[in-house]
Amino acid sequence: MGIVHVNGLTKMYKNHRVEHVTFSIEEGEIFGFIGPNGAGKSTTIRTLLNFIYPTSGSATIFGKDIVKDAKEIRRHVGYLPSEVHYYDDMKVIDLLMYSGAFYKVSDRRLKQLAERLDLDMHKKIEDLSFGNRKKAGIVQALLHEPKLLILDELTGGLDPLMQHTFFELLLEERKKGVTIFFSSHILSEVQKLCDRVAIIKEGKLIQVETVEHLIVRK
Ligand SMILES: Nc1ncnc2c1ncn2[C@@H]1O[C@H](COP(=O)(O)OP(=O)(O)OP(=O)(O)O)[C@@H](O)[C@H]1O
Repeated sequence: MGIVHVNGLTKMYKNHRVEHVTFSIEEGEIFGFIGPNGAGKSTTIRTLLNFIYPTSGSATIFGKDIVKDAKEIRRHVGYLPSEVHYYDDMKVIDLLMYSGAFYKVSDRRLKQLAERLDLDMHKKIEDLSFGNRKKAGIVQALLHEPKLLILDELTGGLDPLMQHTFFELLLEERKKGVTIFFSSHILSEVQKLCDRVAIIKEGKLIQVETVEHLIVRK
């Protein structure tokens, strides 16, 4: 069953555009979105999450309209932005408990994720490195056991060991039936994780392919 259906989605900026993007993601699939800097990956993701409005075209997530039903969709989506920004003087534990409270998340789930990612929850955000902030973002995205994970530049800032742990965590989530959509510019991480990949360049989708059949067009 299709979890995400994107149909001719277009977002116009003054000098740039993401044009007529069309693809579908099946339930339980790990779907990669790859392309160079400025290709339109974040724009597509942010449109799907209704942070910005599409200029034209449409999309559904869980069969619901991304604009009309955004609130309902968001309840079952975990989102990791490419860069996380939090209140600097907040402790990690307070931030995560605050986020978890919206979804009635158990303390156990929170602790398990933090331990797994080796995240010190007693530090203040301002004392965290870029990679450790990213880990807080990962915990936040996974906390409420979403049905769909949307991860923008999933490994940016993580050391190789932590990348490995994160991939393991994602594969475990997939085993539970979670669908994963992530963007990257690193072909090897896409090949390691994905079932299928969409390639975007200059705002246009140029290929949607299984990893085995992936041919990177220049
Ligand atoms: N708010 C905005 N106003 C005008 N142009 C924008 C805006 N946001 C993004 N753009 C432009 O749209 C294009 C696509 O940007 P986007 O952030 O989606 O790319 P990306 O594929 O995620 O890139 P990266 O890998 O560098 O994160 C870029 O040329 C960018 O400059």
